[in-house]
Amino acid sequence: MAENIFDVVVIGAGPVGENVADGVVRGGLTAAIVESELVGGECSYWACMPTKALLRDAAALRAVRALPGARGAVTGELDPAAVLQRRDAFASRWDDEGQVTWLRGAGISLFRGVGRISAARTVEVTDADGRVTVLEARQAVVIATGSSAAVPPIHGLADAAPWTSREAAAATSVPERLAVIGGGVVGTEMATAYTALGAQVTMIARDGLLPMVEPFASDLVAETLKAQGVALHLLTEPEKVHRDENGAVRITLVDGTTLDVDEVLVATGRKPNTTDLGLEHVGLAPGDWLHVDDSLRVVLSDGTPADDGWLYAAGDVNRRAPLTHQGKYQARALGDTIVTRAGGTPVDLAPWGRHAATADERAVPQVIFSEPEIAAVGHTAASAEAAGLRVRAVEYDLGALAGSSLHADGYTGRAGMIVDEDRKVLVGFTVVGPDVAELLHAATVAITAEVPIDRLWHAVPAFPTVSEVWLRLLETYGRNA
Ligand SMILES: Cc1cc2nc3c(=O)[nH]c(=O)nc-3n(C[C@H](O)[C@H](O)[C@H](O)COP(=O)(O)OP(=O)(O)OC[C@H]3O[C@@H](n4cnc5c(N)ncnc54)[C@H](O)[C@@H]3O)c2cc1C
Ligand SMILES: NC(=O)c1ccc[n+]([C@@H]2O[C@H](COP(=O)([O-])OP(=O)(O)OC[C@H]3O[C@@H](n4cnc5c(N)ncnc54)[C@H](O)[C@@H]3O)[C@@H](O)[C@H]2O)c1
Repeated sequence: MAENIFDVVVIGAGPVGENVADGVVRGGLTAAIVESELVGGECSYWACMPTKALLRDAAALRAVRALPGARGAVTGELDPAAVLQRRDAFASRWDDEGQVTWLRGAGISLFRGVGRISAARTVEVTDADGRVTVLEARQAVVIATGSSAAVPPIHGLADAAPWTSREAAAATSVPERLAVIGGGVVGTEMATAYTALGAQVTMIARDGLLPMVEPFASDLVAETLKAQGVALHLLTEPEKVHRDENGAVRITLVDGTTLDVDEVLVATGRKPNTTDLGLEHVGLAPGDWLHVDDSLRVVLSDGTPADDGWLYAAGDVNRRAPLTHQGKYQARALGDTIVTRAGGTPVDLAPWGRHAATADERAVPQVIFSEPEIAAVGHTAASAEAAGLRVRAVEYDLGALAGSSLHADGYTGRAGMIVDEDRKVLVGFTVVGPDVAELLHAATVAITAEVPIDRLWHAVPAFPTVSEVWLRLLETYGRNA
């Protein structure tokens, strides 16, 4: 057993853990990071990067086919083998050498193995050969262990060797018939990708397609998936699943419908990677999501800090906003918090303060790379109402803009904004349509800066761009409203 003492020990080298460690080292502290699989985490190898690579070629092809002069220049069909090959490159061929080099350059010490809390400020790392290294943290231990696909207890499902998002992201061939259980972001993006790659896709979405976005956005994506030949089974769920000796899978839905497919992808949400982390040593239950206070310090169910406050959690594992960019935002705040507290200075946790991850509650941007894309930030009309805000929602037809009709023939899309009527500021924005992802940041800035609606009239969108939708939304809202 070797002993190592650092200011900070981070468990999990995904995008969030890497950024916390980098932040504290930049602030003059020492940091160790523990990783049991690949440095870079889920996002780099089995989530954001490879899945977006699976979607990109089809999106480019559709964009060209929407223009009569360009259409004729594209003579063939999508080449799935080439798409999978390019995907391999975007997953760094599941080799983390590049990220390990980055860690080294950043002055962070890497320990490979499974990290477990064994006592206060102490992490034991067990490597693949069973060797144990003990790490001690003078200032803080940070849990950034992320999440994994949750497989629901559907009869026969676990025995049918289903795909999770990992297998869908890293597949080496395209199944002829693919069933997707779950109509959330993973299910919708992977149904879009695999349809374009040539699979016959069936979706089973218990709570409808993309239930968390504005209905005008999810409806357009559902219509498009249907038009592309995806069979949608909404508001129902599987009762049982069986894979036979020839490898074929039969899914029986609760309404008695049977579906015969070659592979089944489970995309029904995530569970926290906290089962084997030694949480029992700090009074927490293994397998639970971690609750944190405003400084991302792990708290017990009564809201008091776990142990004497040396334990923090960031990223997917605290469930605040399980997205890479939002986890990295938490990581920047947390790195700064740990450095500031180590220096004996108070932290600024006021809303929008330097150390507060306020955007987690007010302005989480997300792009869903469906066909067409959905980009959203802040509240939907439904979530604003549930939060007790007095809001007004307005919508506008994106296809009616000069910019969008120039962008593609037959451009179909819609945008909506949610205005807090008491404060007269934007609290939500959603847009659906081809290539709308890059429209999102303007809305994120408007919401975080709490720009008064009156001032937004002075933010003039260039003509002829799709951003002109901002002006049309304001006109629909009314200048004297
Ligand atoms: C299919 C899919 C697509 C996605 N696409 C997007 C997208 O386009 N954009 C976006 O913003 N988000 C996307 N997400 C979400 C994104 O992947 C996560 O929010 C992000 O990876 C979270 O980062 P993290 O560092 O918290 O956790 P992770 O990336 O999960 O990293 C955690 C790391 O901790 C390690 N670890 C776990 N337990 C231990 C232990 N005991 N000891 C040592 N190491 C341990 C793991 O091996 C892993 O490397 C997607 C998710 C999925 C599933
Ligand atoms: N582009 C992106 O930003 C991106 C892409 C992929 C994933 N992610 C993130 O990854 C996380 C996980 O995504 P996800 O899609 O797995 O989870 P999710 O929670 O978004 O969706 C899961 C869906 O499965 C449905 N479901 C649950 N149990 C079911 C059952 N038994 N039968 C049928 N349907 C069932 C639920 O109704 C829900 O709509 C999310 O936080 C998401 O934001 C982000």
